[in-house]
Amino acid sequence: MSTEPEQYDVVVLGGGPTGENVADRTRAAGLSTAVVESELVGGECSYWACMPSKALLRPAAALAGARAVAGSREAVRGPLDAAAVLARRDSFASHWKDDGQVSWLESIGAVLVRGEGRLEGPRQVLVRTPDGGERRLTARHAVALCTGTRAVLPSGVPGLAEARPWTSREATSSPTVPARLVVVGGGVVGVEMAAAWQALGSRVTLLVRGAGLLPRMEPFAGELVAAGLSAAGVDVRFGASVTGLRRADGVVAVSLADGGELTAEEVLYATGRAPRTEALGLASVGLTDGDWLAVDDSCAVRGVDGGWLFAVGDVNHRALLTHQGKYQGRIAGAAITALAQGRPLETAAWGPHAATADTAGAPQVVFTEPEAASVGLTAEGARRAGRRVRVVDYELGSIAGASLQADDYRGRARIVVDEDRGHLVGATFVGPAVGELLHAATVAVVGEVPLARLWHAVPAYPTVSEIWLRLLEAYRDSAPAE
Ligand SMILES: Cc1cc2nc3c(=O)[nH]c(=O)nc-3n(C[C@H](O)[C@H](O)[C@H](O)COP(=O)(O)OP(=O)(O)OC[C@H]3O[C@@H](n4cnc5c(N)ncnc54)[C@H](O)[C@@H]3O)c2cc1C
Ligand SMILES: NC(=O)c1ccc[n+]([C@@H]2O[C@H](COP(=O)([O-])OP(=O)(O)OC[C@H]3O[C@@H](n4cnc5c(N)ncnc54)[C@H](O)[C@@H]3O)[C@@H](O)[C@H]2O)c1
Repeated sequence: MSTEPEQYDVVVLGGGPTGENVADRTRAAGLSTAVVESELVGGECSYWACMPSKALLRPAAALAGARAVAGSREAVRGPLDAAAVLARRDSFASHWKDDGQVSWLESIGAVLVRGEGRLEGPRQVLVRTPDGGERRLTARHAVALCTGTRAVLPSGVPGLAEARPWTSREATSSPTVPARLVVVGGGVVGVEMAAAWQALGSRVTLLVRGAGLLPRMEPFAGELVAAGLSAAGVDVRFGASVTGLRRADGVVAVSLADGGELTAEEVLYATGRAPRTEALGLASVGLTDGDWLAVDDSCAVRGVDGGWLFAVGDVNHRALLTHQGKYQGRIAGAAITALAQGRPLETAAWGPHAATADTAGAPQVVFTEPEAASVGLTAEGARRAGRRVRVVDYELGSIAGASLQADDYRGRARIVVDEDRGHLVGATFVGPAVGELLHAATVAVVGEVPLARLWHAVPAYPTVSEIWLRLLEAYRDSAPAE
């Protein structure tokens, strides 16, 4: 329980996927690095987000895949074995123990400091340890804030706190299947968790205040995912707002603005995220406690002099995705290393110290049935950014590989082509198992591969990837953008 400052080259606050990647890069460059973690090394993603949620969803996709093909359909004898799915989920969440990730941190030579860290002025970090003690850490070169986000509950909804709603944490870790589940919010967490729990046997109602799902994707993605959820038995309601909740006798009564009422064993609020910055000591370095941390492309925090403070991953609000946080971690780690070695940063677009892909080519897969996968800009986003684009759509079910994959394959693909630059700036695929199609599109967008060259990237027959050929043909035969 020492209060003597410990000196490190780099101090990382938050040992989620982002913080781990910063530490990996700074350790690889020989910089001494401490990682401060208040809960579990591995962060939200490993225990209450990506891994457990995908472990809940994968069996439903496997079952749907078997049911979609004559021959294997007849071999399906019943519903999912929920107990087996939950046990497999527990194993993917490492039973909420972080020994494996702690061993990895040790293997790269980083020092793990358990406790809650906060800034106490430039380069100074105070850690409150679980035993009630304090440790003071000083960073010679950089502090990286990688503290992620937490779920947000709306304010002013009567009875919400007393109803003890699920957030993403309970939705990904529940040991039992509620008989009925109301899900509030039509973003990614809402649709994925509605799909998972319906497949596990809950009767799910999804309440969406707007007119569509997945508002950050092309509109057809939300439409096809809504159709898939409805076909699976989810009661999807648009324009639906909750006016109050009441929990009694193990059941929550949910009152709706249209005068209706729903009852369910659990209610999940999937209504967005807030940064974990309210107790980070931001005011001690001239920033505002509780804010998202605005950064430049190398993830250096704006408004802080001296190039010592970085904010990486969800907490900077650039792209709330594990793979983008890890990418930023690699880039910020390289930037911290360059500065520590007295080298200038190379921050031009697509340079080694610029997280350009966050805005130009971040991929995302929504693991519902059908899946929705997108990269880069939507058609509307590209037009809003002032680009002259041509948009080409194609029905995935018309591809030979897709009809082999499922007897009644339904899905759609879209590419958004920048007419002045002659390459893709966005692509979206919706359909069963399209997530694995996405990386080709990411390479095309990030590599700015000219369409003329894409004609030479021949998709193997009969794979679903033949969609690429059909999209190119449809582009060739369509009218140029105005
Ligand atoms: C239900 C759900 C499913 C998701 N599924 C996917 C998916 O399939 N694919 C995908 O790419 N993304 C997914 N995401 C998003 C993904 O979880 C995040 O983008 C990712 O976890 C961000 O990583 P991070 O390291 O920035 O933050 P986090 O993972 O949140 O890690 C931050 C860490 O910092 C620690 N911490 C916080 N404050 C302090 C402090 N003061 N001192 C010390 N430690 C502190 C926390 O304990 C935590 O361990 C999902 C999110 C949710 C909610
Ligand atoms: N497969 C994946 O990649 C994956 C899975 C889950 C989460 N994530 C990431 O995690 C982040 C958080 O996801 P999320 O779904 O929690 O947030 P989100 O911001 O994507 O969606 C929240 C939704 O809730 C709605 N909402 C907000 N307040 C509301 C209210 N009071 N009543 C009703 N609806 C309300 C919003 O309109 C929005 O549609 C996302 O940015 C996403 O990228 C990714």
